[in-house]
Amino acid sequence: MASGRYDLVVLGAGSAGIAMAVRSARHGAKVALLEPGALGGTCVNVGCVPKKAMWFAAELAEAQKIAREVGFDVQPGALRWPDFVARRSAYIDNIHAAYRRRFEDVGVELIAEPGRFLAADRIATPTRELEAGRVLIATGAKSLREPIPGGELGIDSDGFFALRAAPRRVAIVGSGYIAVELAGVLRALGSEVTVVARGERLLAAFDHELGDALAAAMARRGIELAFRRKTVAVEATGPGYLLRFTDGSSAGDFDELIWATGRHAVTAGLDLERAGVALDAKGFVQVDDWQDTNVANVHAVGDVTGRLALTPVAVAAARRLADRVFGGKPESKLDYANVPTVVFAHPPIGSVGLGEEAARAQHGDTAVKVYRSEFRPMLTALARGEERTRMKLVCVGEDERVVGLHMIGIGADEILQGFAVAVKMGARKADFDATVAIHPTSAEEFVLM
Ligand SMILES: Cc1cc2nc3c(=O)[nH]c(=O)nc-3n(C[C@H](O)[C@H](O)[C@H](O)COP(=O)(O)OP(=O)(O)OC[C@H]3O[C@@H](n4cnc5c(N)ncnc54)[C@H](O)[C@@H]3O)c2cc1C
Ligand SMILES: NC(=O)c1ccc[n+]([C@@H]2O[C@H](COP(=O)([O-])OP(=O)(O)OC[C@H]3O[C@@H](n4cnc5c(N)ncnc54)[C@H](O)[C@@H]3O)[C@@H](O)[C@H]2O)c1
Repeated sequence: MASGRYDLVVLGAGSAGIAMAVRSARHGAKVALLEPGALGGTCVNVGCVPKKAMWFAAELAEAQKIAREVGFDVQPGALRWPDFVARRSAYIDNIHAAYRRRFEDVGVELIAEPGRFLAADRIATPTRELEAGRVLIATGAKSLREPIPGGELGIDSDGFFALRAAPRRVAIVGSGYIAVELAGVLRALGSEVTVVARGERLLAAFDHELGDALAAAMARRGIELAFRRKTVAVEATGPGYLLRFTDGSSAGDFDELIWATGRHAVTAGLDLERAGVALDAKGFVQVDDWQDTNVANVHAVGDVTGRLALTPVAVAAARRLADRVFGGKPESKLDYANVPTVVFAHPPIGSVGLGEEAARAQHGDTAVKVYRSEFRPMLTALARGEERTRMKLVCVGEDERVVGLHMIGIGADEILQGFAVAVKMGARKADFDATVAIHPTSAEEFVLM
């Protein structure tokens, strides 16, 4: 059996693993990167990237209707789904090739095999044994399904990316990011969509006005929303599915079923107990603020840790860890506060900082002041559409520090990033007021409230 000694062995070449491997190699570390699957992990292959491609397709489907409404002589056409998937795949293939070039450039050794612990400083693959100065666990997460009768039926987001046509009628169970994003895409591309939520609102972890406004927008697009419906069983009914709920009701005639009910850490088969690495109550690898596990020189970053499951978070945390352990920056670590996020729903949502409810709970009612703006964006008005954009600033204290900034509406996905800089810098409402607007845009409303 081949062997080797490395300063760093990385388990998983997803967003976290690649960032850590490349940055560490740049600092001069000898790095082995283990990945049995496709380079780039979830984000590149079955997450952000193919999802954004499908979101663009859905946007274009909606844009065709708007174009017709405002006077273009066009007949909205259906997507040639297999052709579009071929383009999507070609885009992803280019990313894989770019990664391979980068590994060669910086000297990361890629081993296309899974790794498991023999000890805290020894990793085995099916063909090798590696000695490791440090180990990074970056094995990510997979979708979670309820252990209910029929829970194994249907597909998850991975299965969504294997589709080659819009299902005629689809049920999506869940109410978080993935549920609302896939619902929007499939509806725009022609499916009849029902979202089955066990709670009373969408995106419950966000400022509540966002989830409520999104529910109205989805309903306007013809998406059926079933709230307070906990699925207790699924039955295969010929070619379709029937869902049974706790309240005794049921819904059927779905020819596809998508589970979007959260994700669990990928730790099975890692033999973590051989290294003594501790998990938290939900099965995620426990890390401190420095991405250190309870075992010296074993670190974990990304979805496997159960912290904010976003690609830029995984990348930023991994780079800072590499700078700390190999780059001579002992204070380097990620500040998880005020991370901006976009939900690629239709319309999109952008959000950074605290929602109003969270701000009131944290700072007390009297300290919180909320500014709002609500309007019909110009293109929507031209097309005689009804949809309104909503924006919200959540401010705290006498000096009205902006602790939360939220938007649902056209352009939210691209507008948020710049404002996130302001929030991260601790901007006050007065700083927004002092900034001259860009007209005519939607974004200007943030400085005119
Ligand atoms: C449908 C969907 C859409 C998303 N959209 C967005 C978005 O728009 N924006 C955003 O910021 N985030 C998005 N995310 C979240 C984002 O994809 C994740 O946060 C990110 O991919 C996490 O990266 P990671 O490196 O922690 O894990 P992963 O990317 O999952 O990588 C883990 C890797 O480890 C490998 N592995 C597993 N076991 C072993 C082993 N024993 N040895 C070696 N390797 C192993 C796996 O094969 C995998 O490649 C989305 C997620 C999903 C599911
Ligand atoms: N645009 C983006 O950045 C983006 C997109 C997709 C995913 N992601 C990341 O991936 C993570 C995973 O996405 P997700 O949508 O799976 O998780 P999520 O945590 O956003 O949502 C899970 C949802 O499932 C619901 N749920 C859980 N168990 C259920 C059950 N038994 N029945 C019905 N509903 C149930 C929860 O109430 C919650 O609404 C996200 O938290 C996010 O960090 C990000």
